[in-house]
Amino acid sequence: MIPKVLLVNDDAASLLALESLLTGAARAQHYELLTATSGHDALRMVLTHDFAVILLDANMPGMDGFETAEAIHSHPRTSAVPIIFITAHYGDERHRLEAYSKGAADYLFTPVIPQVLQTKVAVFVDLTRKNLELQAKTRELSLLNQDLRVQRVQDLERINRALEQEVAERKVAEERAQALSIRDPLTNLVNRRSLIAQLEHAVAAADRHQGEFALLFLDLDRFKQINDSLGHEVGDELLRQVAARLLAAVRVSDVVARLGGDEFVVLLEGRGAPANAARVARKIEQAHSRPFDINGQRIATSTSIGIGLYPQDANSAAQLMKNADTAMYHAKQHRRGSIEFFREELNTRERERAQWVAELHAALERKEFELLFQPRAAVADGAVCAVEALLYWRHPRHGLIAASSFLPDVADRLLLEQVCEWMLGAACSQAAAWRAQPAPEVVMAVDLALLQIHPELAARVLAHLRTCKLPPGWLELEIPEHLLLNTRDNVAVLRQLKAAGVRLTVDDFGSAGAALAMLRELPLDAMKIDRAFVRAIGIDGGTDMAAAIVHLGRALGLRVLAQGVHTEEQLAVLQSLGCDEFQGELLSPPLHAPAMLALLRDQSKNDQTTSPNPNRASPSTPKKRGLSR
Ligand SMILES: Nc1nc2c(ncn2[C@@H]2O[C@H](COP(=O)(O)OP(=O)(O)OP(=O)(O)O)[C@@H](O)[C@H]2O)c(=O)[nH]1
Repeated sequence: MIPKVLLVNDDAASLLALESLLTGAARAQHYELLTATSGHDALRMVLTHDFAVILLDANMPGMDGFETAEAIHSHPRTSAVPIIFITAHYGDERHRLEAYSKGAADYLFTPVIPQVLQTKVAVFVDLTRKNLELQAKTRELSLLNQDLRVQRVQDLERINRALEQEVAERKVAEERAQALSIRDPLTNLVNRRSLIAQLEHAVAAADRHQGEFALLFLDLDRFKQINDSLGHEVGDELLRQVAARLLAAVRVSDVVARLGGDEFVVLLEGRGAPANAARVARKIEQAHSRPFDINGQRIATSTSIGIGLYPQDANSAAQLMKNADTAMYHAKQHRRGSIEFFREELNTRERERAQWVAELHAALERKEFELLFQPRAAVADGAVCAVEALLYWRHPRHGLIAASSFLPDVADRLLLEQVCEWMLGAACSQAAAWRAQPAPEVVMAVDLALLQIHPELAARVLAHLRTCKLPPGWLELEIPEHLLLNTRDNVAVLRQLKAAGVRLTVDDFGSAGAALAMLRELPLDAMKIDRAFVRAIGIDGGTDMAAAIVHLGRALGLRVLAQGVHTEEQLAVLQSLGCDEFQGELLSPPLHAPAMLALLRDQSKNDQTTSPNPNRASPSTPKKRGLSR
């Protein structure tokens, strides 16, 4: 903006003279020169222009210079405009004082000295220019400031939004982490970590108030089989339904947790918790007695339960968990689906078991296992027709131990499989060795009690037969009835074995309550009556039971075998019932291989001496019994 200077004079000649004095300077110093010919004219102009200085004639008609100056300075917009009075009244001090009192910046007398006039005007023009520059800079600065403020506000808002989002996300993450840290995602039950915290709290509370509480340790039975045969998703759904039944069986205040896999824990606090424990355990047992319905499939399972009490059974949360787990383990060993309270004696058994397992591993390496053989003979003529291979361990300190004394306690499946593999291989190679000798050929029976029936079983058995060059028809596998209960996947394995010519016998028949329809479906050759029924012959309806089982076997089209035959009376009854073969102390105890071979040869000789009459001696013929080792 160009600074402006106003010349006010009513006398046209004076106005022109002054104007001409300043025109050159105005051009040189870049300011605009405007003129007014009266006070009123001047007042109008100050309202529409900003002047760097006003040169005001003091002596004008109408409104003189002083009145004009007063009016200009009375308006807020122009109150600070510098005014230089120009007058002809030289030396009139009164005028000069009045002029200053009306706000004059200076006072000049006519005739004015051009340089003085130009210099004074130049000072005010310069001042105004500087002011204008300053104002422009101030405006610029304030705009800049405003921009900065806007920018800052926008930045702050953006940062704020980002922060708010982060806080919200963190909150969600924290809530999730919190939920995950205390809940099992599959069942939504309390998880192991949270259970341990609650358990420690329960211990502290019991210690403080001389209170007590109970912990139930649960493990589903044969859950792996359900997973393996029906799939992991069915297994997952079963775990969810088990969780729901557990919650329904306890009070809201009780804690139900899933430790992982198929293990659950129930924590019962409050008065009478120990007494409640057995009641709740039975309730849980009952809750599991109804089959589960998963996608229309009915699945039956049971749970083994161990109970630990605080402070009776332990002095810390960790010890209580361990002891309840030990009790559960023993419940499972005793009978799946049963309940066991912890006793200190169980820990002793646990230590012994761990010791056995360690020693068994070493026994495999040191080749301390042996097979003994127990003959099985036809009930009709006492002729040995099969030999059952029985596993023994020649223990460095305890001597010869039967498998039934050390294997049922072993939970290590891999170890069991290794032992059973050894047994199958040894039995097949012994059978092949006897076939190469001049001795009557007998079937080799191997008890599968310790093996799970798994998809590779057929391939493994057939591989052993091939290695030993033993025809499959000379091998008989005895499969305990309880292993046949879940045969969904196993039927194919059994059919493979049967198709290859291996004989299959259901062992311990009558001990596990297998459904008859299922037995009919399976490719079985024979049924071996559980020794408990043989033992009961002649006692309180025992003979009728044995008769029913023999008839059942017949009805199913199976050969019927009896084991554990100790007396002539038992054998006579079995013969009268039409049982096919028998085994037991009455015939012979288990023998080492050479003694067994001798027995077979002995029988062969007897057969030849009685030849050509093919009829064998009657089972009651004493010479067929009690063959020496
Ligand atoms: N479906 C499912 N299975 C699981 C899960 N976690 C672990 N398992 C399986 O649960 C099974 C646990 O089996 P175990 O308790 O060892 O064996 P079991 O068949 O129940 O045998 P017993 O306890 O001796 O009667 C294993 O096969 C695991 O793979 C899970 O979240 N979902």
